[in-house]
Amino acid sequence: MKAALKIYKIGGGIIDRVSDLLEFLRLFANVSGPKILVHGGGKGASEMMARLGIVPRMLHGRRITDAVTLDIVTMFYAGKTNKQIVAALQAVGVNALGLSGADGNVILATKRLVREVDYGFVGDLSEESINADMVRQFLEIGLTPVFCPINHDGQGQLLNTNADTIAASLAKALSKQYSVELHFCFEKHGVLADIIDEKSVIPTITLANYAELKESGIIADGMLPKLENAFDALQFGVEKVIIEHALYIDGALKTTLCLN
Ligand SMILES: Nc1ncnc2c1ncn2[C@@H]1O[C@H](COP(=O)(O)OP(=O)(O)O)[C@@H](O)[C@H]1O
Ligand SMILES: CC(=O)N[C@@H](CCC(=O)OP(=O)(O)O)C(=O)O
Repeated sequence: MKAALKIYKIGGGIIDRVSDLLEFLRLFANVSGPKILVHGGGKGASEMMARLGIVPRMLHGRRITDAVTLDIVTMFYAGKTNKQIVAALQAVGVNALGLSGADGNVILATKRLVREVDYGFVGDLSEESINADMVRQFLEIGLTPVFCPINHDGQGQLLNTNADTIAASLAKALSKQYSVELHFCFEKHGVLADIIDEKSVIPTITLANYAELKESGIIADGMLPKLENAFDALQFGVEKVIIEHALYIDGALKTTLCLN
């Protein structure tokens, strides 16, 4: 039987508010067994860019990352955010190890190349991108890896990658060795049937429901790539995918995804 592994992803809406972030990290510290944290921080990165007089540009849920933007997001994600999270986890007894994909060559990305747009320094991940053995070794010596959304291409170039994609790719790669639960945690209680009604959480979404929800416009913006990544993970062997509020990870309100 495979050992259990829990992977949690937190987004910019939670990271942005220090009290919320610390509360989530306290809950995460209480999660038993081997675990991994993946963080984004898109909201704070956009705010920092605006303070520096640079207009953030997003397309289909991804940031168009020119050279200046790459400098800013590297400082913000791999520097400030990752190190603050690691230090806060150490303070609550979790021996966290902060990682970008370049550290230990743990995630190797390839520059996103699509015909219609130049995304700049954005990295895509494939099945071969994750060094699952390296991650397993960290887990086996009792470390809790904390991934930021900065990877590398193996030629010295850093690349910015959507954090939901990193979480799903890690979950898929590690599901060969572990029974993986993947938790997408954000500032709502799950996928909502009505975006202005916080209580309208859809308890279960199947692949067929997902197509209908997309068609009807009930899910939009960042929720589209999140669900795409979530179903991709399920199709490639991840046991369970849950979308939930970062401050109520033990609560009853949540969305569980299933293939059928
Ligand atoms: N039906 C829906 N239910 C919940 N959130 C939705 C829905 N449709 C769109 N969204 C939007 O998706 C966002 C979450 O995606 P994203 O911003 O990428 O999250 P994260 O904070 O995890 O990076 C929510 O803040 C919300 O504005
Ligand atoms: C290429 C790309 O879009 N990278 C993301 C990485 C951060 C992220 O995914 O943050 P959230 O999880 O908070 O949205 C970005 O720069 O916004």
